[in-house]
Amino acid sequence: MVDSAKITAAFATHKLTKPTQFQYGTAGFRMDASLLDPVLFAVGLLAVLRSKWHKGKTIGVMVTASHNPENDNGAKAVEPLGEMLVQSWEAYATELANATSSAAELLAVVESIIQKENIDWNQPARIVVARDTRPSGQALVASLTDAVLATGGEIKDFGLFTTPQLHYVVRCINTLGTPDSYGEPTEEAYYEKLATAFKKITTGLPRLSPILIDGANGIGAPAMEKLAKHLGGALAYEVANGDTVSKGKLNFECGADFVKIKQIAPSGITLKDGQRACSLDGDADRIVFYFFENGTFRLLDGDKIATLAAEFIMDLAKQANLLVERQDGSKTPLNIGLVQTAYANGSSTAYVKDTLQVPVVFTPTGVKHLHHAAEAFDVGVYFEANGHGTVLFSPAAVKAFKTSKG
Ligand SMILES: CC(=O)N[C@H]1[C@@H](OP(=O)(O)O)O[C@H](CO)[C@@H](O)[C@@H]1O
Repeated sequence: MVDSAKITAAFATHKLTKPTQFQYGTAGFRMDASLLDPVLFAVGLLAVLRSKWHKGKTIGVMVTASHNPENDNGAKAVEPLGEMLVQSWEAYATELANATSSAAELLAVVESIIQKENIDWNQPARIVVARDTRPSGQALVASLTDAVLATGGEIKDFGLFTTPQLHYVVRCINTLGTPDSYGEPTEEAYYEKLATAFKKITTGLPRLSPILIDGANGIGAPAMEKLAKHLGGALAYEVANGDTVSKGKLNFECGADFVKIKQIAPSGITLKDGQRACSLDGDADRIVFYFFENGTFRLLDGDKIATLAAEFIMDLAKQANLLVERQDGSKTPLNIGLVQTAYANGSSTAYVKDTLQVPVVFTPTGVKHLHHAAEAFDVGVYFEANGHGTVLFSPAAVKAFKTSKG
């Protein structure tokens, strides 16, 4: 049974004081940080309910407002395998946040979700949380923690993390000790996994001149310095805009969004012709590359990155002549697909479709939409033009890579 008295007591210091309408959107809740204390309490309850729904699997919460100004903050919930919260639960998040003017109202929403989703409250609830470098982050994590502890749930705070790191540890925790184990759920193991893969794919290739990395004065800058220790010199780089302490600097005239929108180099970076640079955003889940060519600014945005990734994988797959085992036991060639949004540059789409002969699928904006569509392929490359994206490999494709010779 829900311990209403305990939740009511914990909620007393987090009640909504200024009437506000909240909405869990594409990237979770996001707004001026001063309004978010009750919302984070609501997110704590949401995460507890979701974890119990998953029979005690660990749910992640990332406290960040990404590329937004420093005064904003936000929260997004992460499913057990590291995906975004399922869409059907976004409405519950909105409902809970909008019920924070009284404990009675909030508890009524909790009860209604328990009923609708047939949740067994006796299941354990396990939550992990992390935040970017915003000054408001710690207090918001405290609000979330109060909610989780009031329900008797467990919470582990990973402190300062990039968004990809939070997704990584959630997946690791939930797959630990299973055949799908993704790795150790620690920050060090994350760097080691990335560094090992990087060293493997760059072995034997010529060393390039240092790349300048614009850390957007956010968490990406210290994370890069930590990753470098594991890379052991495999990447020559220099971090710019790595000031996570001075007030007002986060994402200010720097970062991936600034560079993409303004089509100029960020402040804090002076580039010689031909020198390579890239920009992250406040939670380091976007990247865009750029350089000057005879004085002209050239941007390699998500569309270009996706094209290069699709071409690279297509080449390897052709050389290896890979066959993937299907559910009926038959074996057919690896199918690669690209997922884009309507903001994609049309010539990148045409090149991938016509020249690379890779099918292209379109979805609405938002990582969750692209991610979902990419899962339909053996190898699904997805990128938004603004620099969010990755490459997904299906279990059958991974099996084919592991078992083919050469
Ligand atoms: C995780 C997520 O879905 N992020 C969204 C969100 O980006 P952020 O970098 O998280 O602010 O807003 C973008 C613009 O609408 C959209 O392109 C993107 O997909």
